[in-house]
Amino acid sequence: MLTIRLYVFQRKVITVSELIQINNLTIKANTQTIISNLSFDVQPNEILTINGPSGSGKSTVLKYLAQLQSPALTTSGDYLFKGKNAEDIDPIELRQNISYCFQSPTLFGETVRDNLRFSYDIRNMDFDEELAKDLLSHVQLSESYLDKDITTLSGGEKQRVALIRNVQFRPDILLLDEITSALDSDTRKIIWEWLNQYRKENKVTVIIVSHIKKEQQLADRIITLDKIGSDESEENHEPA
Ligand SMILES: Nc1ncnc2c1ncn2[C@@H]1O[C@H](COP(=O)(O)OP(=O)(O)OP(=O)(O)O)[C@@H](O)[C@H]1O
Repeated sequence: MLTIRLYVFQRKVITVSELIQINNLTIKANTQTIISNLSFDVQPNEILTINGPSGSGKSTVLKYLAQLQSPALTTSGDYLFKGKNAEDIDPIELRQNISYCFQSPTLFGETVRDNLRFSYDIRNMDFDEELAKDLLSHVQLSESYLDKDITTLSGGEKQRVALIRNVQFRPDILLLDEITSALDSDTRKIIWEWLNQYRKENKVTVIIVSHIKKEQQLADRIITLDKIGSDESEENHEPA
């Protein structure tokens, strides 16, 4: 008689509640310490704000999270993304999941369309023109902007094109570094209302660096950086 033995291996299920865990992060430029022993986590779907005086390292931390820091900087500490060591993740994959929006973005190609289409091209996908027009309307730009020459765009228009370039493939985490600094307060308000809606609907975690109080107040949690070796009397410029 044939006996069949069934071996059932129980799979160990590892649940990672934090999207990001940073432990004892230190960032240095030669002898200058920019960030010293910083530890924090990022939870799914939250809005986190990184505050601190000018030069305290806010942008440096955001760039580090997207692994876009300058090669001139040395870093130490642990960086886990979804429980995996960030250094072991393909940098392109990491940046598709963690998307960094610059205050002064670099646009490429000739037109706005070139900038939006690029992400489709690298994925071998057809450009979704309807989605692009919809996103343009959410950032208060008409669909005619698709064929605008990028050299004719204002700073605020460039910021908005870069923003929708970053959101169109729904990253897990959106890092927003002073992204409305060149916008008037009405446009800024409209864009934030949309962004807030967008992030809730798409379950996108947002990390904000901003000098604008109203944007800082959107946060569920705030991380405040101290300026290392800063002069206590230094002025912190904050527009109302
Ligand atoms: N590649 C680099 N090489 C040398 N120093 C750097 C480099 N990148 C950043 N720093 C230094 O690190 C410090 C923090 O810069 P960072 O731009 O992160 O500050 P911040 O808090 O974002 O400032 P701000 O609010 O003015 O934008 C600054 O003193 C800056 O000169």
